[in-house]
Amino acid sequence: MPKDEEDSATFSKTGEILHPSDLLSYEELLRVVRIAVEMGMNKLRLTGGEPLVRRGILDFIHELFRLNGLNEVRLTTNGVLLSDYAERLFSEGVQHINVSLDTLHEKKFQKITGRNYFQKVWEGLLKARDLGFKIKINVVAMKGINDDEFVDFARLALREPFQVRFIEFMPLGEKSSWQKEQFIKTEDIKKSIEEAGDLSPVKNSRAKGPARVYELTDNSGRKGTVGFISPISHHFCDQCNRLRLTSGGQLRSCLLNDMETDLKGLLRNGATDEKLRDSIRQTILNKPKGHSLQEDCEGNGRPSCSGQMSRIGG
Ligand SMILES: Nc1nc2c(ncn2[C@@H]2O[C@H](COP(=O)(O)OP(=O)(O)OP(=O)(O)O)[C@@H](O)[C@H]2O)c(=O)[nH]1
Ligand SMILES: C[S@@+](CC[C@H](N)C(=O)[O-])C[C@H]1O[C@@H](n2cnc3c(N)ncnc32)[C@H](O)[C@@H]1O
Ligand code: SF4
Repeated sequence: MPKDEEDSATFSKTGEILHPSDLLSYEELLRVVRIAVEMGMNKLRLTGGEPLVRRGILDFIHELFRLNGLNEVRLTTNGVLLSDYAERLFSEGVQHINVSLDTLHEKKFQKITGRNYFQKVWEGLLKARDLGFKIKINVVAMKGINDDEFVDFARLALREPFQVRFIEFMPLGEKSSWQKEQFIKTEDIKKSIEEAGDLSPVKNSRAKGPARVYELTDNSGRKGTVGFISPISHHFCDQCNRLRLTSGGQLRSCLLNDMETDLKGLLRNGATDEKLRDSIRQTILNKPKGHSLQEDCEGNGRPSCSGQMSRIGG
């Protein structure tokens, strides 16, 4: 993602950089996760900002896996530190990794992210592949930026055991670089990758996450899988069961709705487990039915939610 949307996670709701003492400690995070697991949550994703830059992340993951009932800890990363962390992540029990990669060109990577780390990300992907991780590559589709690479990304899914997912670019956050002209809907992305092979839908893929997954087969019979995440053209809010906790301790029931519950305040004011449980339950009950992104995009293109992706985690 452009640099302004994918950086350190330590922002407040109003965009100020948070002081380290304003971040939830690992102890506080573990307490919230333990309570959520007791309430029935069984899968957790670490995202950010960049989860691998936080000191002590591996020990934290180790502790997460000790929680009874938490079956899976997954990770979404920019991949820059993946080659350094992959072995330990795998041995701790992480099996699924999503790597954000919007281009396969080194120079364009630098232009988009502001950093010259393409080779490092690639090295991390190969290392993770060799270790046996299940890897998904998140490609945010942006007209004029990476639409010329959709076929190459689809071919990557044929060549490597990576599920490549094309994500519709969402207008999120007041500082977002999103422009209406850059938006491409899933149908158009699908059409443009037909050149790489035939697509056939994988049954019930939406039951496992937001992506509609397809098997891609090229004319020599090679197969791979690609996914499409279409929050704008085919939103999936009716099946959404996610909660998001920011590093500053705010619990959000919806990626695209600015309503938040201040768990940090509760944690630091002596709240009991019961009180925290009630707040989590209430946040879930307040979950909105949907979002207005399509209207926003068809209208003036202004985001309806001011939250930054880098703070909420995608
Ligand atoms: N609007 C919206 N977009 C989402 C939602 N979940 C995921 N996305 C988009 O899809 C991207 C990929 O999501 P990830 O969290 O990496 O992975 P995932 O596919 O949701 O998770 P798994 O199925 O567990 O691998 C996010 O960065 C968002 O852009 C959601 O609930 N609402
Ligand atoms: C915000 S990043 C944070 C995690 C980590 N630093 C990384 O780069 O993967 C998480 C995901 O959000 C997605 N994302 C970011 N901005 C987006 C946008 N405007 N629309 C759709 N997806 C977006 C990216 O694909 C990325 O996989
Ligand atoms: S309810 Fe919110 S978080 Fe869930 S799918 Fe809809 S927009 Fe995404």
